[in-house]
Amino acid sequence: MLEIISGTAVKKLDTDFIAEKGITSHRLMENAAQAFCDWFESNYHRNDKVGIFCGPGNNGGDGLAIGRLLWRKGYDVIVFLLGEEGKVSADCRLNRELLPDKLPAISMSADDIAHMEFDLDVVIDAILGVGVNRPLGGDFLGMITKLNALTHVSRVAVDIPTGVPSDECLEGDAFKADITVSFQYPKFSLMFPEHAGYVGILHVVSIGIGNKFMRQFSQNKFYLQLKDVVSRHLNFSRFAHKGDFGRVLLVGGSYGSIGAIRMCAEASLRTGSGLAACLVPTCGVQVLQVGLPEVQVISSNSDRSLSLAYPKEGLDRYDAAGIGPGMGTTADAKEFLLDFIKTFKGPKVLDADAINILAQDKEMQEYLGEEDVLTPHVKEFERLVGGCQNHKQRLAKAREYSRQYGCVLVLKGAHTCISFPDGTQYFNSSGNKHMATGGAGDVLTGMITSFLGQGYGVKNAVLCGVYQHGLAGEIASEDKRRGTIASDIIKAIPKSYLALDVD
Ligand SMILES: NC(=O)C1=CN([C@@H]2O[C@H](COP(=O)(O)OP(=O)(O)OC[C@H]3O[C@@H](n4cnc5c(N)ncnc54)[C@H](OP(=O)(O)O)[C@@H]3O)[C@@H](O)[C@H]2O)[C@@H](O)CC1
Ligand SMILES: Nc1ncnc2c1ncn2[C@@H]1O[C@H](COP(=O)(O)OP(=O)(O)O)[C@@H](O)[C@H]1O
Ligand SMILES: [K+]
Repeated sequence: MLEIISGTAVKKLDTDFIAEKGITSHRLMENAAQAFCDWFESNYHRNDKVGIFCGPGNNGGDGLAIGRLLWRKGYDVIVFLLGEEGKVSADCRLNRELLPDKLPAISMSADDIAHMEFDLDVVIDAILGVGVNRPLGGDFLGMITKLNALTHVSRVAVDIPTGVPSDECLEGDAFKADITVSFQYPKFSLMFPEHAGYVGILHVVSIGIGNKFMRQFSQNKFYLQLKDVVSRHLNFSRFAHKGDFGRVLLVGGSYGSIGAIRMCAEASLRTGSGLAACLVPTCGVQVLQVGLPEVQVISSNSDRSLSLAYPKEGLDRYDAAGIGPGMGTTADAKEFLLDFIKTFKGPKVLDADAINILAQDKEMQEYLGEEDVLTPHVKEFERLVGGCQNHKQRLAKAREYSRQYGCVLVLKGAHTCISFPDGTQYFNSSGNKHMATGGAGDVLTGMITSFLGQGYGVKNAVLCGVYQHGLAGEIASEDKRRGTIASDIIKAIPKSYLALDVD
């Protein structure tokens, strides 16, 4: 699995790798440039006018090597050189010398930056990479302000957008990329929602530094990709019966919010549960029986909200439970939740209003165990732990919460972060903005609960659930874009199994 290491470790990573492999730093830079160009070629036409803006450090060196390689491939390239002569790094200088004579290269003075007009289709930002150590000012700020204002261009950042620090939140301004192509591993800060407008779509390309090598720099942060989940799936035999695929109980709903628990249950079934039952207030019974004939429906014996009157016998039939979607936070629902989490002994996922109730009634957190999973979005999370200054602090608090309560914490968002009690954190790579639609979280709860019920064990259930949920979202939105709704994500779950090649 891909490690996410600190940007400040890159220099050491670089030197150690070069020493171990007996290659030059120039060779590694060439690998990086080649990896970028391979990606670039499959996305841009040869007649696109490409401007590459190269700073004085190794990020600039990458840009120069990229310029040379693209020019050789027949692209219409122009290179712009920035930065003080005295600061040009050795590999950057070597790549300046290797520029073909016929490739246009312009040294940008402060005056040029202020007045030059650009006629480009693609802007490649190789001004600064992970070496940025202070907010941008002067010429570099002038340059990125100008590049950010260009219209009708595609903006691509090399490794990280210029100005964005690799491990911290941005202060000031930075290059606003449509696409960021990051080398070897995504930089930590590319996971922060604060940087969404700067990073754009993230691609990670390998430059040949193996995972084994990266591990010595491990910070217990990982980037979760398709190849990491396939082998985590269980195989079921030709003779499997519905009990083998697990019985799950989905608990929630209240008057006006029965749809949430319905979506949750349907997602469990589509993920493969052998049997799904819903425990809902009486007002939801008929709705569910008619709307989703595959589920069994249990009434809580209370009309509009779950309450203590629910039937307690037979709960041990269920292999896992998902609790919270549409549940509400009435006094009845609170009493219910406390009783339910004391009574139900199996693994469980707590979502939505179950988390909101935990946040109000903190003692309940003591009942959380190592097989339990909390799936808050950012607001729900802050109700639990208090306000956070930025996402970096939020991620630190998520790690701490999981350690303290011994449960798994899934902090949902564009790069959902899964924290385990041992301190490891996994950042999801799948999914897209079209999943930002009401009910998408209920679908996730149903999917994780289903894997828990299928006997995946909590770690594999959560990693498989989070990744596959994003994958189903990508598939659902392929032909629907912003017209995607949560039910479409459920319908795409079967196809996500095809994409994973899981039986
Ligand atoms: N192992 C890998 O993964 C590989 C990494 N590779 C590449 O190397 C990149 C890192 O290169 P790097 O370390 O040379 O740093 P880089 O970002 O070019 O900047 C350094 C320069 O910026 C300056 N400076 C800093 N802040 C500033 C500011 N605000 N405003 C103005 N100036 C500022 C600083 O000078 P200072 O003023 O601090 O003395 C210095 O001159 C990495 O992102 C990737 O692209 C690949 O080649 C292959 C292998
Ligand atoms: N921009 C995005 N990129 C990837 N996934 C997203 C994005 N926006 C939302 N999601 C996913 O959609 C789900 C939304 O969940 P949530 O906020 O709980 O919605 P709801 O409460 O309406 O069910 C989460 O799993 C989240 O990770
Ligand atoms: K850059």
